[in-house]
Amino acid sequence: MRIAVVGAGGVGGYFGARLAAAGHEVTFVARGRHLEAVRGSGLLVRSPLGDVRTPPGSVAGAVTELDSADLVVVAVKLWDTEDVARQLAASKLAGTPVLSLQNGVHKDTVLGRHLPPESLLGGACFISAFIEEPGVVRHNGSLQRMVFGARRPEQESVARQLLQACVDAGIDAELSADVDRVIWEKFVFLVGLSATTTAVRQPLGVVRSDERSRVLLREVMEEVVAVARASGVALADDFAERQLAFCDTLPADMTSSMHNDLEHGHRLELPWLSGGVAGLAAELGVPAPRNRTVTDVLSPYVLGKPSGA
Ligand SMILES: NC(=O)C1=CN([C@@H]2O[C@H](COP(=O)(O)OP(=O)(O)OC[C@H]3O[C@@H](n4cnc5c(N)ncnc54)[C@H](OP(=O)(O)O)[C@@H]3O)[C@@H](O)[C@H]2O)C=CC1
Ligand SMILES: CC(C)(CO)C(=O)C(=O)O
Repeated sequence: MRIAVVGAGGVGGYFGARLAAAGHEVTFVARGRHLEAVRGSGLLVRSPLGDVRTPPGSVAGAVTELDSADLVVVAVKLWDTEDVARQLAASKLAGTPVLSLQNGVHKDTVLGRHLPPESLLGGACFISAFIEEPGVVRHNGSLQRMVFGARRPEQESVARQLLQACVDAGIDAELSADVDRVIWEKFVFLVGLSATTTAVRQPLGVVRSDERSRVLLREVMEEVVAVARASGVALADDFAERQLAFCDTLPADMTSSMHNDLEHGHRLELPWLSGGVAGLAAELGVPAPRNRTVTDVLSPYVLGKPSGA
């Protein structure tokens, strides 16, 4: 399969490198020092499941340098989505099926402002990975899962091809017939995990074992469930409670990519996580005071470490 991966970071770099190692024709689109490093020596993924290095040169500096692909995977941070969508729309890849592995429920709406809706498959991924240094992605733990699916019958063939490619690559992957529900289900957990670990500045083990921060985790997730239901996604009444029970089964040192970003002084995806929940809640007339407060408390960090801090 010929796959263009836009954004060769934690997510795109990890899954792209695994697919390349299985013999698929993966071209990364990267930028800056990471682009130069991957161009010179390939992309190295360091993982407890085995390291892998892609061949040097399998990288472009812009989407417009690519001629064709069977699938485009979008894996940039959410603030870069609109730019990538515009670049894709102006490139020879316009009309190619697109799968965004980004977090949250806003990504496909943003992509759909510039790309044909019939090109947008749906999906979510579950992994902890980040760029350790230019040219190197570090995978933490053993979780490396993708769930994706067609939103229209004409997307089914490329979704099945990707599933086979993932099987070849040893990626834990699943096709879903209701991918928008999968995206919302992940969103409930992700917003709970990212809001609490980032606000408390501690991994899940600390958050879930303190009485007050555990309540915060549950109530943040309950608000996301209420927003999902008001948006027409029928999550069960006890969905947040079950996610809390799921949180109790996870490793104590698990944290969110947003907490990781805060610790490294990076920009945060907050406007599309708790901030996105607060925004949707306001539009839908649903109360979301917990997500609003988390958004306000973390606001000074949204663009990275505050100057003077
Ligand atoms: N990391 C994780 O563990 C997980 C992340 N996610 C989600 O996946 C998405 C991607 O996150 P993550 O992999 O962490 O992001 P990273 O920051 O690790 O990687 C994104 C890469 O894309 C580059 N980039 C951005 N715009 C362009 C462009 N126009 N052309 C070429 N390269 C570009 C960035 O460059 P630069 O650094 O210069 O901006 C960066 O190298 C996010 O929505 C995140 O929430 C989901 C599950 C887990
Ligand atoms: C919840 C998790 C760790 C799962 O992949 C994630 O998506 C993130 O923190 O961005």
